[in-house]
Amino acid sequence: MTDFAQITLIGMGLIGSSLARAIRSHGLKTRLVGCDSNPQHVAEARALNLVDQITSDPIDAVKSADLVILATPVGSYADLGARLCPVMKPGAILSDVGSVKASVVKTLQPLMRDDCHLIPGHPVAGTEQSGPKAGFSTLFDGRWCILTPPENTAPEKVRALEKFWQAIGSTVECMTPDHHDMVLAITSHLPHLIAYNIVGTARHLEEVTKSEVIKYSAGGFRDFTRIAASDPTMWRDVFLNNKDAVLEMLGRFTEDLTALQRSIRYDEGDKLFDLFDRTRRIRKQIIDAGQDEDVPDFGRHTDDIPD
Ligand SMILES: NC(=O)c1ccc[n+]([C@@H]2O[C@H](COP(=O)([O-])OP(=O)(O)OC[C@H]3O[C@@H](n4cnc5c(N)ncnc54)[C@H](O)[C@@H]3O)[C@@H](O)[C@H]2O)c1
Ligand SMILES: O=C(O)C(=O)C[C@]1(C(=O)O)C=C[C@@H](O)C=C1
Repeated sequence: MTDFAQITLIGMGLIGSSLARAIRSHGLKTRLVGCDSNPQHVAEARALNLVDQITSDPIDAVKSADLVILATPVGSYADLGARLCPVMKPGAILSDVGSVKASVVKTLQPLMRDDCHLIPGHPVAGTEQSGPKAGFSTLFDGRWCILTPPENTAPEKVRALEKFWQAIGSTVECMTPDHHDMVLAITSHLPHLIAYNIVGTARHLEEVTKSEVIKYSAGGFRDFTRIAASDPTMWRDVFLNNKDAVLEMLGRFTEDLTALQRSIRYDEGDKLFDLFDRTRRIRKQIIDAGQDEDVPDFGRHTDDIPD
């Protein structure tokens, strides 16, 4: 069930194409329009038959839409907002899936017309892959979708968007954009920064020592290389649009890392053991709570996840 007669997805990459697949696979009755600025992605979305109409013209794509979802890198929002807001249908909702939220409100709110509704969103689900072929229909199953409606947003519009995300398998939570950005800075943005950094450091070591380093990597480092393979444009935009929270978390992280460095230097084995024991228990709690795809009975289907 959905309240939206037409949904338009701007950006048919990993998240946009997964949304299209999820809308179809959950049987939502809506006209689905897709838009992408990359002609190859338009061709792929058409070949995959992901939407009822695919176009490279965002104005044509949104003018009849009841719900517009931006699924492009957040650095593109200022330009898209300036072009789309004037032509949106009265009463329509403008939402998004961007990984940061305060800067999205700051960028889009001033462009909104009084008769349309801005309700930013963020599905906390993804992979390191990009493009229309990378999407899959079960991406949002059992995952959080965080909505950050500005104060005074019409409650029935928030409820309609909540129902949409629930209909494609997500659990919805509302919070302020600042709270979202602080939480995601430590749980998502910093892990990506660390992964980009450690893989870069290993590659540099290989160059300066003129020896093989990465060739001999096993599980731990390889897990970092998966994260460090994530889309460069998307992640550049995330870091530039969540500066304060990321720098705050990086400061805390650096302090804790320095404490660990000290424990190693002064043979403080008990301190090292206590931390590692605590973090092992955190991992167990996450798995027990069913928040991880390693859990077999969590209900996530992996059969349509591409290789
Ligand atoms: N990748 C993840 O794990 C993940 C998870 C949750 C949220 N997000 C957010 O979702 C958004 C999209 O990420 P993705 O992983 O789907 O990226 P992606 O690179 O797979 O897809 C982005 C698509 O947008 C298109 N595009 C770029 N600029 C455009 C423009 N101005 N007009 C029309 N199309 C344009 C690109 O051609 C591409 O097809 C980002 O804002 C990101 O922060 C990503
Ligand atoms: O699983 C991954 O590969 C992801 O990076 C997904 C992930 C995350 O950090 O958890 C990445 C960015 C998002 O905004 C949401 C989800």
